[in-house]
Amino acid sequence: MLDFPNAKINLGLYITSKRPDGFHNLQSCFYPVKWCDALEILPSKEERFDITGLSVPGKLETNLCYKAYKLLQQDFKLPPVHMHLHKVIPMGAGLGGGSSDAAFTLRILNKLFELDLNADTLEEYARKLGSDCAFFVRNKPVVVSEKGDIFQPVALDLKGYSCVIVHPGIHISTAEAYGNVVPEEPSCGMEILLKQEVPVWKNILENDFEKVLFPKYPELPKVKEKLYDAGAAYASMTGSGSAVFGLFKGDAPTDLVFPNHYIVWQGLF
Ligand SMILES: C[C@@](CO)(OP(=O)(O)O)[C@H](O)COP(=O)(O)OP(=O)(O)OC[C@H]1O[C@@H](n2ccc(N)nc2=O)[C@H](O)[C@@H]1O
Ligand SMILES: Nc1ncnc2c1ncn2[C@@H]1O[C@H](COP(=O)(O)OP(=O)(O)O)[C@@H](O)[C@H]1O
Repeated sequence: MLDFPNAKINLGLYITSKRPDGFHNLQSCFYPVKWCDALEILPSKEERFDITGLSVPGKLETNLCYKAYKLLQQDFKLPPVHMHLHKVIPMGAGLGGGSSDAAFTLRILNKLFELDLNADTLEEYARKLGSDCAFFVRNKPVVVSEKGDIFQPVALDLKGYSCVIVHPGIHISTAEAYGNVVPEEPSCGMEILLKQEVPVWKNILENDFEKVLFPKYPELPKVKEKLYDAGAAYASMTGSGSAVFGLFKGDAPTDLVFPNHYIVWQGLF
């Protein structure tokens, strides 16, 4: 069975407090984008795992697809599988690609082996694999809170906008990014901010990680500025970076030029 795990962007990201477990509470909106990996899982005589495309760091045992398979295997009698992941979404970019691969592995195994798990149960399994993973089970725009794993559906539709995502190839550790932010309660709830027209977001919707990462990596604010110069209605870093996205009304500009080593994706919502 073949499917296409997609990326997400964060529309606003507020780190509100530090939790007793060392993690942080946050508020953000996760919005799916159509930048995708490809993941095929087939029943097989023996376990086999192939990765093509971008090289994913770490041993097989650390790969989130493998971990998701092993997690379900604890509770269900799953036969060996042949997994083939074609990696396209840049890693350590704030795009949630690894989390999406994990959630799609659960979704595919559920269908392939007729496990009959509903979305709530799949989300429970996904939460065990990473804070972002559960989002990709339903894969619909949500306002997230707490550790980033409590979701409230949000009536937000970016149809008619296109998205340009620029990954400057800087790898930022999520733990390090969190470690440098001073948490603060935002003065306004996410739902109210998101109700405003997209061009208004420029003045009201922030990603707290920008405050600590932009001074350290000056290429990042330059990308954001370039997207605004090209006519973006809204631009921001996504998650803990380092990818930066711009939302454009209608088609994205065709004349955007970035250094050769940057990875650039664009598509409609
Ligand atoms: C920042 C966000 C926001 O969308 O996304 P990404 O930039 O990764 O896409 C997420 O909170 C990232 O979630 P995720 O990538 O799943 O992080 P995890 O693997 O669970 O945690 C990595 C490390 O980040 C820190 N961490 C993570 C989540 C959280 N709510 N508080 C934290 O302090 C912890 O130090 C943890 O050890
Ligand atoms: N299938 C996978 N795809 C991508 N990264 C994976 C995968 N499995 C494990 N990882 C690890 O997870 C890390 C974070 O990946 P990812 O979720 O794509 O980025 P981000 O947290 O920035 O959104 C990678 O650097 C990699 O070490």
